[in-house]
Amino acid sequence: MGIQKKHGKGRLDKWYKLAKEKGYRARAAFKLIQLNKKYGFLEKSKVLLDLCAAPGSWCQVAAETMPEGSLIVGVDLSPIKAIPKCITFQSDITTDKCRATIRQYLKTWKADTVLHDGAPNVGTAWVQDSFNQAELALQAMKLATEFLVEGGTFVTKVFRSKDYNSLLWVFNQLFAKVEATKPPSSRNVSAEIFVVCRGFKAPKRIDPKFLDPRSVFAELSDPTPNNEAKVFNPEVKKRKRDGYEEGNWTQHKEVPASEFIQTTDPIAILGGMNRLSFKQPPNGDVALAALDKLPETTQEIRNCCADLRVLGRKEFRNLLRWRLKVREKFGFATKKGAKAAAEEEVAEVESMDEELKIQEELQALSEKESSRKKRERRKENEKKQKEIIRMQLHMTAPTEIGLEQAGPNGEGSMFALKAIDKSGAVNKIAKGKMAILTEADARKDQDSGFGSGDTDEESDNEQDRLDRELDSLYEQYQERKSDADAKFRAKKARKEHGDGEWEGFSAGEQGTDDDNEELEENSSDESSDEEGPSKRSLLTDLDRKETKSGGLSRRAVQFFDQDIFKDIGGLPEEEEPDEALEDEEDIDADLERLDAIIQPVDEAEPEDDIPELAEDVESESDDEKGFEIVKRTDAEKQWEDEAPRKDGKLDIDIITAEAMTLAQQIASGEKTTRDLIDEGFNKYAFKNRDGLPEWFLDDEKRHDKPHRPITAAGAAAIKEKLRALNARPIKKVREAKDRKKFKAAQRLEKLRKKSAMLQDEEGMTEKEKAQSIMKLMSKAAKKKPQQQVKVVVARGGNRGIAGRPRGVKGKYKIVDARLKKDVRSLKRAAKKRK
Ligand SMILES: C[S@@+](CC[C@H](N)C(=O)[O-])C[C@H]1O[C@@H](n2cnc3c(N)ncnc32)[C@H](O)[C@@H]1O
Repeated sequence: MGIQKKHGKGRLDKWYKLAKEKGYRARAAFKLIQLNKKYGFLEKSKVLLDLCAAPGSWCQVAAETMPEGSLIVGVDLSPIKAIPKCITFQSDITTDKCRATIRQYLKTWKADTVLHDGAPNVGTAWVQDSFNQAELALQAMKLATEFLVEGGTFVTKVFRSKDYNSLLWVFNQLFAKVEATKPPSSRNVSAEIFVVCRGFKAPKRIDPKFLDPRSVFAELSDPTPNNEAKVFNPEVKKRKRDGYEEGNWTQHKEVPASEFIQTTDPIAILGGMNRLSFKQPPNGDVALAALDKLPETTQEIRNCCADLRVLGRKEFRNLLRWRLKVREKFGFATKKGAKAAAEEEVAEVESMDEELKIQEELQALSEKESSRKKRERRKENEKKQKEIIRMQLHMTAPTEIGLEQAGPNGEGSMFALKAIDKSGAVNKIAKGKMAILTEADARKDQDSGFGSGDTDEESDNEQDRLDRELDSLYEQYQERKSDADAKFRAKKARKEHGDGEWEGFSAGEQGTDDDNEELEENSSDESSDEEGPSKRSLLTDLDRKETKSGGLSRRAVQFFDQDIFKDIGGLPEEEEPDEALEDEEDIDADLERLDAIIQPVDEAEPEDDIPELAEDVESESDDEKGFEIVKRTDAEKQWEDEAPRKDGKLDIDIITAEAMTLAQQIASGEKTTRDLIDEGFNKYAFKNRDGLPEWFLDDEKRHDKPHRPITAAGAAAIKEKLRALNARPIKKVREAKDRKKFKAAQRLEKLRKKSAMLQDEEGMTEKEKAQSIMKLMSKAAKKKPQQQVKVVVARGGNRGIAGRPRGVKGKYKIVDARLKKDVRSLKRAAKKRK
């Protein structure tokens, strides 16, 4: 019963909604659409009669399907609101008046199709209902025989009942082809069935008994009825239309259950009786006794037999199944007995088929719906991923990047928790399950639709998926042994600068005022190969206060101070300054500065005003190359230990990406330096390793990693961006090259003009002309001697004053004493080595 209700409701919802959507007046429209799809009678019809047409959905379907200019006449007991292209009127189809009105509308025409969807008022008992409906169908057929054209189609609704076979028999007499079907839109719980009668035979004379309900629906006392006899045998007992049966004043009828098994018309018994009895008659019934003892005769079956008037669909089917099983056991024919029985079985099978079809359809619908949902989720995930990449590329709001990732131990940032919470996974975290989304995982999510599990099964899948994700992420994290803790570095920066300001390459504005120190700051790179990046940054800080130079801005120096430039030995071949910029002094100057940046230094001065660092740093001059060796602080060692690595080397890309993300977070105002400092105070910041066993430290190193402020997707995006940036020459080099080309073109043009003039010269021989042109060309090809650039040491009065230093002519470059010394010593060293 519950299943029926569910299906009924589901179907109501679907077809009802669809009808509303399509503008049909009733869901019944789909029954006609589906019938017509199967038999295609509407397209072939020019005149149609719709009996019992209110509210008019069949007329609507007919009007939109039949050829243009067709005549459609609809009639019903209830008024029908006007329908375009249709004539409708109110009348009882069983009356002569109705027939006359139809005649009036059809004039001399005949109908190609007569439809009948009539249902008498409900409310009475099911058996009574079905009888009235069968009667109505017969009345409709009577009208059809009068108005149908030869070969025409009659479609009628009937209820499966004991009268069903009788009706079918009559239809078969009048039509060439009769088929009963149940369209998918017809509710499963409904006993209605549609009979499509095609090829009206249009006999000259029809026996009135065919159309007389009293003859057609004669009640049988014989348990094995012969329907044919019903119509033609006047002896057959007729259903008493009025009054009680003679002798049966209680109207309670019962037969032994064994009779129900033996009969070939079980529907007649179920429809006509009140009860199937298991009570032994006085002279005994062996079959009944055997039936009573059968295991198939369950209590449920007995309950059904006790009151046939209240059978639901399920009980009805159960009884029929029980009957078939018992018949099989008793050795009765279960198939194709009498004609009526055969038809009954067919009808039953058909109904099962229909049911299966409907269930399949429902299944398909729900699958469609779930795949639609999946698609939507996938799209959303894809959109989200794109958004992340876009944000990374444009550096608009990196906070969102963090949304996707929680820390490896679940102690991720608020953002990560928010993301998890959005997906409803906080509970899972509480249970030790953690949802972490990365780019790859998000793709994996796409199918399962993260966080939207509707059913238990879905949530189980979700759980599994999360477990899998966790595993794979765990592996990923294991692989990335040396992931950096950006927070730690932020803290380190704070410690180094002592002013509480974190300085990234994009936050150079916050540095001190001295712009002239950078050349020396950055000259420790060679040794940094051995000592790691920490040393470089340490020297930067120390020297920043001391050295002075013109040239690159502090911001530029900080930029070049990044690890990413560590391995750069110079510009690529085609960008070789000597070649490309030989006569471009400004570029030369820049390149010199660049060279200077990557030169090692031979001296370093301790910084007094950074006591913290001064304590940590010990300058040593015992290196054979004369490079300064600076001892690393514990914090630096720790940073290095935890810094992301690839093939044993620091993973510059990741470090840069992280730095960019942090810098952008500050630049966009999303975070303040104070936030970064605060975040720096975490369990990773102060790791006291003293006294801890080596194995423990190793284990911690592998498993206890800080989470980075950037996702793999974000890092990849930045990496890609950097790669693209690095691949192209710097702006100044490009400009210089263009200038060079431009000047070469100018010279060529000049040369061309001069040669043209020489050609036109009248007083010269051809040979002279050729010689002059050759001269011009070789002159043009000659290199200009490089102009000497005077190096002026910025000192005293010169220092900080804009404009040309006193007493200096021609090209000049201001350097500081330090740089001059450094460059000289380097040259000396290089000479010695040679
Ligand atoms: C299920 S509705 C028909 C729906 C219709 N096919 C449609 O698509 O809108 C059944 C109709 O049969 C009509 N009906 C029942 N007995 C009738 C009769 N004797 N004469 C005319 N109409 C009758 C009812 O008034 C009811 O409107």
